[in-house]
Amino acid sequence: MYNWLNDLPKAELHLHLEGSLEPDLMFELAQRNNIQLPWNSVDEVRSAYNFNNLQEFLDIYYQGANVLQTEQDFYDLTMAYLKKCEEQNVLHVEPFFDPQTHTDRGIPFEVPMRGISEALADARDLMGISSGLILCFLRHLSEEQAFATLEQAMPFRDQFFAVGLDSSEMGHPPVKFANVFAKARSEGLLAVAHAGEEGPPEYVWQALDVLKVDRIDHGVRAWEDQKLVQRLIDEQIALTVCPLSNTKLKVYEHMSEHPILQMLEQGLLVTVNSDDPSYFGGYVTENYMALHEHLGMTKEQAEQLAANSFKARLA
Ligand SMILES: Nc1ncnc2[nH]cnc12
Ligand SMILES: [Zn+2]
Repeated sequence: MYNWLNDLPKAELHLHLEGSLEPDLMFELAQRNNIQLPWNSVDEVRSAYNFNNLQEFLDIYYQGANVLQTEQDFYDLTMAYLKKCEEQNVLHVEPFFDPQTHTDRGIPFEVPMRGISEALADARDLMGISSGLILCFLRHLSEEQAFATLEQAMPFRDQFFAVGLDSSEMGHPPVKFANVFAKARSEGLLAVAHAGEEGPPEYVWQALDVLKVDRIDHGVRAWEDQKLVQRLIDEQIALTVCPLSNTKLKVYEHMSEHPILQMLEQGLLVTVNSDDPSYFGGYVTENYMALHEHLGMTKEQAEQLAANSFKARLA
């Protein structure tokens, strides 16, 4: 089944480039840039990847991102992910990056922008992988800071097609970013937002009604609200679901509790994605494989999920 799933043509719509930083590359970049990491070995890093919730993961994820310093570092990070895509027959990607994670520690905005864009262009030319980049605002920071980020990004307007919203969800509802999303949309950008990962269904309603998003990232907690489920079905708004992430961050204690196949059967436009593959134990194929192993996903369901991933693309 693994090989069959791996060969299935797929698109990935929920992937944080900073979350694809494998421990090996983390150590290589730490050495290249003379940066002290709080871990002494690859094994030590891996054993730190035991999370009880989203915040525990984010604390480590932001520490890992400190090794990313130069345009070449961002190119290498992005290209390593794209090589994985090539291995797993992922033909289209819409990755996120978090500019504030880098600009707030003194890295000029153009450094990640240029390194990432160059890798995406090379993958398009050399591997035939199509893509569109999504610029995410960190929701634990202020809307004013998001506005400043959008302004810094505008000289690179042709290198990204949408804005997104990520980081700590609880206590940072979508409505906090109403104005900056309106501004982004007025510039012709599309919009997505993480909502209903740990946060309540209300945050999904807000992402739809206030931010006017074109797609919801995660959205699994929408399943608790049948009226919301019906709205998502009626409008065929896609959910970029990340099964291994949800179990690693204890949204569900075990994969056997994950509702993704029930959501699919009810008519929701759900897709399968890896979120932060180096931290959560697998890329796209491993996420599909987990659904087969723990939920009994059939080949027909896998084909439907893969078809959804192309139907839900925005770029
Ligand atoms: N799963 C996730 N949720 C929110 N913010 C993130 N940043 C990286 N991964 C994330
Ligand atoms: Zn995410």
